[in-house]
Amino acid sequence: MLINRLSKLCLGGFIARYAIIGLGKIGTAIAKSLIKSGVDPTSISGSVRRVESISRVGHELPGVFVTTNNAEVVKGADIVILAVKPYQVLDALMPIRDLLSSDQLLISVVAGVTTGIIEGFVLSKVIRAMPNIGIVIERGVTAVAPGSRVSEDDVKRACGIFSSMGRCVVVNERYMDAITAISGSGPAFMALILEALWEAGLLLGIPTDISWELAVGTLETSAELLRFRKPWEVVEEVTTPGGVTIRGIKVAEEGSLRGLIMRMIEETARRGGEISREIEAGIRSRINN
Ligand SMILES: NC(=O)C1=CN([C@@H]2O[C@H](COP(=O)(O)OP(=O)(O)OC[C@H]3O[C@@H](n4cnc5c(N)ncnc54)[C@H](O)[C@@H]3O)[C@@H](O)[C@H]2O)C=CC1
Ligand SMILES: O=C(O)[C@@H]1CCC=N1
Repeated sequence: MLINRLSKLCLGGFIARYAIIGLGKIGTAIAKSLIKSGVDPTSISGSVRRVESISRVGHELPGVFVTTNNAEVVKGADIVILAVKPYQVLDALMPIRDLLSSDQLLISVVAGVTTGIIEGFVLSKVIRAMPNIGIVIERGVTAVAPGSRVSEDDVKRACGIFSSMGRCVVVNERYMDAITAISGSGPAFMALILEALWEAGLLLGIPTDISWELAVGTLETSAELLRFRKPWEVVEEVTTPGGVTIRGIKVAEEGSLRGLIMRMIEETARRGGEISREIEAGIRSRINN
């Protein structure tokens, strides 16, 4: 098992060196997952924006080289993972654009930033990935979309990395904003729904911890069941004619619950498109100045 995992994370027989630009929430989660999957921490370097963050992040990732110097981080790396906020991409990449070579595979997990934007100012091969925070428990769901310079092997390599943290699917980049909304942002939406379920228990007088246990347990049960059954089959199995569940379903339909969820996803995805346009405008104004 361990050998299997290690081989997934090796590049053609040699151990890959990883650079993570932006050891924030998702960058740190990726570093931790790589280490859990068998990557030697000393083959990972990562950066943070502020000097004050180095010791905190270094403490969380023993053995990983942490710095604020992106040039040092990417030097000698086979795989560079870009994990800064969208509006930080230009500041992070511009100063090191000449250091990123065509041999390096740059995997960006940045929402809304296209491979085309990144390819526009670095020579590296670029893959856009959208993991979710589930990677911290090796149950992440990640979609990867190849840029124009990558080979099939590069895509396999990227998916191999994220498969060691959960599941990975390869997609066309045109779906990435929608995927970001569904699986990237999804854990936050599910958390909101779960919180509401728990609070409904409180409203009806169920003790706090019992309400929480039942709500979380129900989310887990439903997710497991829905892996093998269609949603309408589960609805039918649970809903007794003239019983209690149908009363709740009526309220959900009256409040357009499904329409609301679709609008949530649509709006979230639309923001991805806005971010692409904002970043492109930022690049144009930098080039013009
Ligand atoms: N948090 C999540 O669940 C997910 C986030 N993402 C994407 O990952 C990216 C990062 O998100 P978070 O980790 O949530 O944000 P975060 O704010 O926790 O992390 C960003 C990190 O980048 C560092 N940073 C900023 N500018 C830098 C620079 N010039 N050089 C080096 N480091 C720099 C900051 O110090 C910080 O540690 C975003 O683009 C987001 O769209 C993607 C999937 C899921
Ligand atoms: O909210 C965001 O922009 C990022 C992308 C997916 C999850 N968090």
